Amino acid sequence: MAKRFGILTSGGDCPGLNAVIRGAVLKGETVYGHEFVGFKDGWAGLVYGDIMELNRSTVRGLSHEGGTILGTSRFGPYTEPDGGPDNIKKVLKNLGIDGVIAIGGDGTAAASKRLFDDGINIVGVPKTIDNDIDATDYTFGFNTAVEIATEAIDRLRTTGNSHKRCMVLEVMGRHAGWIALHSGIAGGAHVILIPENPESLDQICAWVTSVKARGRSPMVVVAEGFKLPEMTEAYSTKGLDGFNRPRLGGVGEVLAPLIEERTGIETRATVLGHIQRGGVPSAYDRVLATRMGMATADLVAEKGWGQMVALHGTRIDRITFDEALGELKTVPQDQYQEIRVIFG
Ligand SMILES: Nc1ncnc2c1ncn2[C@@H]1O[C@H](COP(=O)(O)OP(=O)(O)OP(=O)(O)O)[C@@H](O)[C@H]1O
Ligand SMILES: O=P(O)(O)OC[C@H]1O[C@](O)(CO)[C@@H](O)[C@@H]1O
Ligand SMILES: [Mg+2]
Repeated sequence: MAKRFGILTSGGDCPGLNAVIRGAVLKGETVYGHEFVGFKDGWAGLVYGDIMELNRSTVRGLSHEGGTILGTSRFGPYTEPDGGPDNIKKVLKNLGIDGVIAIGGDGTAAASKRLFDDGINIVGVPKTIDNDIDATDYTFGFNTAVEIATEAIDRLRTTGNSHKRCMVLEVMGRHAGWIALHSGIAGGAHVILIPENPESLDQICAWVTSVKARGRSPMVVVAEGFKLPEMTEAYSTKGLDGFNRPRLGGVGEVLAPLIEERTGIETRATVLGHIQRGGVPSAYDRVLATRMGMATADLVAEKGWGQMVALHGTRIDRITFDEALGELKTVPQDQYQEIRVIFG
């Protein structure tokens, strides 16, 4: 009987998830004669056995589609009622599924590792627009998010210039400022503020004022996780997420009136939010995601349980869940200082 594998997407969605699903299914079917199903809505589909068939025809044309056809959630495989390895093993047995492919971020990898340690055949694919998983050089979704944020900077710049205003763009990035750093450099921002490096309001206003003094309209890019030195936590007013972590967002709207009050320069804030996660993946992300999906078909064929695929240089390698769960990949100080010298 053909081997059968189940794919799920968990955590925040990200452009490229569908391309991974397509890559895994096409290679698994074509090269190994494997069958695939999708678990719907993250770990929930696995816990409740809620599946959809995945085959050559259901994944047709998927590589350019944003989001995930499987749905995603922050449902926990352990914390929710009915969860846990014993129940999941029964579900897999009843559905005739030989192994699970979990596509997700660090939280999904942590949950996958626990399930693997509890005897479940599972492999992982790293994803996040934040690009903060250390064990892989890049995660798909990041490049698309940077393209979208860069376009937003380009657009804010023309309206900012026309009104001679200071424009503040807030991008995502909970613990890591990669999206802010890359889009800020690409868009020629005058100030880039990231979670890894607090900057005082005095310093921010000094940069903004010097830009204005030479007749330009200041462009500030700030990551949602940025903190002024006096802030103990990242700005959050939207309650907790499904895993009890504060939902971030809004620090740009806090900064804009402070900058305006301090400098006298009219200032507007834009929070880019989930626009960064929606829509079609860039060509780079489609290629990376497709390659990772295909490499995952090899991984399950070889019973590489407890491992994930990862990009190292141009190669798709394999790493263990433990390696994937090391330190978060934050922006190193030298990379930030490299660009900081030209702020203002
Ligand atoms: N240590 C853990 N043990 C068990 N379950 C976990 C663990 N960490 C996370 N999970 C579960 O996995 C889900 C997905 O993780 P999380 O919400 O952190 O997203 P992610 O996979 O890190 O993706 P992203 O951060 O990019 O949105 C969580 O909502 C939670 O239910
Ligand atoms: O979709 P949600 O639950 O609002 O999550 C937002 C978070 O997810 C991410 O987009 C990816 O981890 C973060 O940048 C952001 O803080
Ligand atoms: Mg995460």
